[in-house]
Amino acid sequence: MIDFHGVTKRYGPVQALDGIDLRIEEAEFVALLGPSGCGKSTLLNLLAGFEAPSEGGIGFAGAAIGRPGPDRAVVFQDAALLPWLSVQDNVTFGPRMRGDAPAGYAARTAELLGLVGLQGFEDALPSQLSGGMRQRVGLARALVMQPRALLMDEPFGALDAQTRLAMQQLLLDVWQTLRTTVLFVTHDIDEAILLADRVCVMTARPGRILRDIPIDLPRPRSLALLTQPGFVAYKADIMQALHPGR
Ligand SMILES: Nc1ncnc2c1ncn2[C@@H]1O[C@H](COP(=O)(O)OP(=O)(O)OP(=O)(O)O)[C@@H](O)[C@H]1O
Repeated sequence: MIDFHGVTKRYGPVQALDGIDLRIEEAEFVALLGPSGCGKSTLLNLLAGFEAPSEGGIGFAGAAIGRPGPDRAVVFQDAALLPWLSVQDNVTFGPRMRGDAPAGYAARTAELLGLVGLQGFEDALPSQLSGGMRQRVGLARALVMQPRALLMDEPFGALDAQTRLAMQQLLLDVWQTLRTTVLFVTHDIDEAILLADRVCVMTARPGRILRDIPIDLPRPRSLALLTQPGFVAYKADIMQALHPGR
């Protein structure tokens, strides 16, 4: 589904990525973990089509990545909702701009708003919502486009610890239902292990894939996993990879 081959990215003298080879299968959930500035967002932005690699290429569903497209929806740390539009209108903004007939997205919108726990908040404005609720609108807005892949760049990074846990559980539940292919950027080890089928650990800049670790923990998953021995063993392994000798 996703195929990075020999991808290098330079910004002038700054080399962000170095020789990235990464394949992601359809319906796989892959977390990208690494130190600040190692090129995680750059890698995601290349897949989104916001930028082009300096060397190498990226395949998506059998074709080379060109410009951004609705097949790859992006969720950022800031939900960036349109403040004058209701929850419902924010979520349906994409289909409406594309010229879809309401009959084509009405049922899907209602289902997604239910899935992210926003039933009853359809008419609320973003200013009336908590940070977690705004991110849930952002998630529904991305999913309503029925993307083939969901690209998430530290989507819960600005939330308080309790809300973050609640959002992780919500994403686990949503993913269990929809099984969309996900590339999830984070620097939170727990979050990566809890959510992903594979955790790709990157080196410091220029970013390379240091380890590609399959997370063989059963699904459906819940926050209870965070304290289980199997989970803690993965955490120890990843901490060692990120901070050798410490
Ligand atoms: N548009 C740009 N122009 C110049 N340099 C850039 C640009 N985008 C990223 N960089 C540089 O490339 C490197 C990788 O940045 P990137 O944001 O991808 O890292 P990251 O791993 O996502 O970091 P963080 O975890 O702090 O968000 C950094 O040194 C950054 O300063």
